[in-house]
Amino acid sequence: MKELYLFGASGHAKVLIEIAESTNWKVTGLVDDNADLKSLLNIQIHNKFKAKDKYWIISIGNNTIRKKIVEQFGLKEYTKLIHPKSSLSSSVNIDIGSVVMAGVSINSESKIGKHCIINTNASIDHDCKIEEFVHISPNVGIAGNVKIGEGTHIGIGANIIQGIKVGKWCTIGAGAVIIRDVPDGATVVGNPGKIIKSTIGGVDENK
Ligand SMILES: CC(=O)SCCNC(=O)CCNC(=O)[C@H](O)C(C)(C)COP(=O)(O)OP(=O)(O)OC[C@H]1O[C@@H](n2cnc3c(N)ncnc32)[C@H](O)[C@@H]1OP(=O)(O)O
Repeated sequence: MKELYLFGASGHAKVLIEIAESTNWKVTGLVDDNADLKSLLNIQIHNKFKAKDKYWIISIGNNTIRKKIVEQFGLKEYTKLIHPKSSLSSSVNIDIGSVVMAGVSINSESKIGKHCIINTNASIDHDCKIEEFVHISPNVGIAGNVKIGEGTHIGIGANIIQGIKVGKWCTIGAGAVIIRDVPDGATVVGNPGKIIKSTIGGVDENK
């Protein structure tokens, strides 16, 4: 059994611990910078880690924070976690640091970048390209040939039709239906999806 370290003792980490336990991993290190946190699912939480510790996943749901931790800590040995009850085509590529939850389907030649979360029951069809630090929430439906830019969060139950390009660091609201390309930094809600705000370069243009 291989030893896995998780950074971030969140609800998301609980799901990852259970995926690890149902595969070939044992979570031997759980790290969080909140000194008040003591344990999660009976695993002790530490506030420090040793540089030699190997095989990490950043177990934080927020895409921006996950990216900051990867940049700050430079933990090099990442792995990926794939729930045994997910269905992935043999031509799918999942990069390091990414996690795939129960019930997920990913079809032919789709690519998932580094440090992504593909959450419970999401469906990603053929030839999609999901860039790094993306979170695809539970029950999202993504048709063929869709591109999702770095850091974007697709909200729970959203659907995206075929061939769409969603930009970087966008937020797609829960239940939205995306039928047109989405520019970088946009927040889109509703059916059909409409832009309600935009943050380009970290500035919310609506404020
Ligand atoms: C395992 C897990 O837990 S995974 C986590 C899954 N989480 C999600 O999917 C969360 C997705 N988040 C959302 O849908 C949020 O509502 C967001 C990000 C789209 C918007 O949040 P905020 O920026 O706080 O916007 P706010 O709540 O102020 O709403 C702004 C307007 O958009 C509307 N709106 C917000 N979300 C939605 C939505 N999903 N669909 C339709 N309209 C919406 C609001 O009604 C409001 O309209 P109004 O101005 O006419 O009153």
